[in-house]
Amino acid sequence: MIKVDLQHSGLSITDLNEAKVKKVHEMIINKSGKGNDFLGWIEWPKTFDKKEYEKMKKVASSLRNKIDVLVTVGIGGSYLGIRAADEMIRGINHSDKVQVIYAGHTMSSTYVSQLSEYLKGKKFGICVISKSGTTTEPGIAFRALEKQLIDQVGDENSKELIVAVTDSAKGALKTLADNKGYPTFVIPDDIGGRFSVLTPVGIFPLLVAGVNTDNIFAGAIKAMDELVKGDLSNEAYKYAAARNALYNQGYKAEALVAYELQMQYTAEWWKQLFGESEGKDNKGLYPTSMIFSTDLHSLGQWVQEGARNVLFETVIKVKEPVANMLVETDADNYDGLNYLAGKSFHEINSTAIEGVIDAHVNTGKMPNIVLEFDKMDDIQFGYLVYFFEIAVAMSGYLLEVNPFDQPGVEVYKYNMFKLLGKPGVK
Ligand SMILES: O=P(O)(O)OC[C@H]1O[C@](O)(CO)[C@@H](O)[C@@H]1O
Repeated sequence: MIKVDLQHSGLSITDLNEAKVKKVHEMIINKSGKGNDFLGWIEWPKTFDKKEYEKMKKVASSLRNKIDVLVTVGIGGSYLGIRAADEMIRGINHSDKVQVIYAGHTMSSTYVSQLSEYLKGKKFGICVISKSGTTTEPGIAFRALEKQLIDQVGDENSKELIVAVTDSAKGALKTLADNKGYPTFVIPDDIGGRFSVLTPVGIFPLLVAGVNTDNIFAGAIKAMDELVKGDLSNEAYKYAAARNALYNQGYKAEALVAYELQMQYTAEWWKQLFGESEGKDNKGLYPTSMIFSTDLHSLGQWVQEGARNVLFETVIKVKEPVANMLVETDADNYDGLNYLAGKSFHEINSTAIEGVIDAHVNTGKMPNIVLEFDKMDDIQFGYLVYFFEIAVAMSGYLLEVNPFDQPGVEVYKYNMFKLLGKPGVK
């Protein structure tokens, strides 16, 4: 479901440190490396609590019947994976009954008040997600939206329209939900935020959206079964080792490039996964992303002719479209495009990939790793989540950092609490 092609990367398999890959693999499976208390995601697709899953399905289906809009409130790992899955699987301009929209990822008063205006008179529900329960952004957004919902439907009805996903026992959100009688689902202790999309964090909202989450798990299980080998025949490790080799050659940044607009948030999710996992101890590739063709007409100039030996691209090539469309013949042909008549948009997009790789690699001297995906569906989504999670574990350990913490994020939080006068913070 994901094949790694290194022919445009300037690397050969002998440039990859297979001996170290083998050692790190042992560390991952024996859970003996740094941050090993956050490796719960490794077996999760097979071991998650099936009873809780059935309960989630029931609560989600009842909520789905009552609402037209689901607002998920969360940030980082409690936000990006949901949006990545929803946009990749259902598309952006879908006409499904339930629309998913997002809050808690911004403190812009303009955004929050415009969202609140939009929700006036709408049948909406809220899924509030926070592992810690103390993150300010989702906290203040939830406070505003919860009050709006209660004002719109009344105290009793609101209890059927609000669900919390949080820690099993501790934290402000757990206490709040229990006291107010909102159903709660659990984010396991041993799975960090950015690895949590296959837990209730992602699965509950996606069930409300009507996504086939059984298929997401099937995709993740397929990845688990295929990506177990402790050498470079493991495609996820091949990708990790290749990006590590380019980092060791002096490259500073990796751009994940997709030619599918619906994958914009897959790239955003990937940025958090790699950025928080590797950017520490003054090390790590800077993860960025581009969506082509959009960015071919903005950043494309820089990629072709800007500073060299800084950035490399990792290009996602989707083999099969979920839906296809043909360019039709036009009798007048004023636009001169009849030479494309009969070709599909996908064929033209795929030809662009070949042309762009040639331009960037051969003329622009920009290394490209190519990841071949089958298609943008639920199974592929589950597969890609597991693929990148196991890849970042390998990649982080190859870099000799702890891939499972994010101490740097706390610095801004502390400063903000101090400036805002949070009790107990000096
Ligand atoms: O779910 P929480 O605890 O609100 O945290 C949200 C995000 O904040 C972080 O802790 C730091 O960005 C992430 O790891 C996490 O995804």
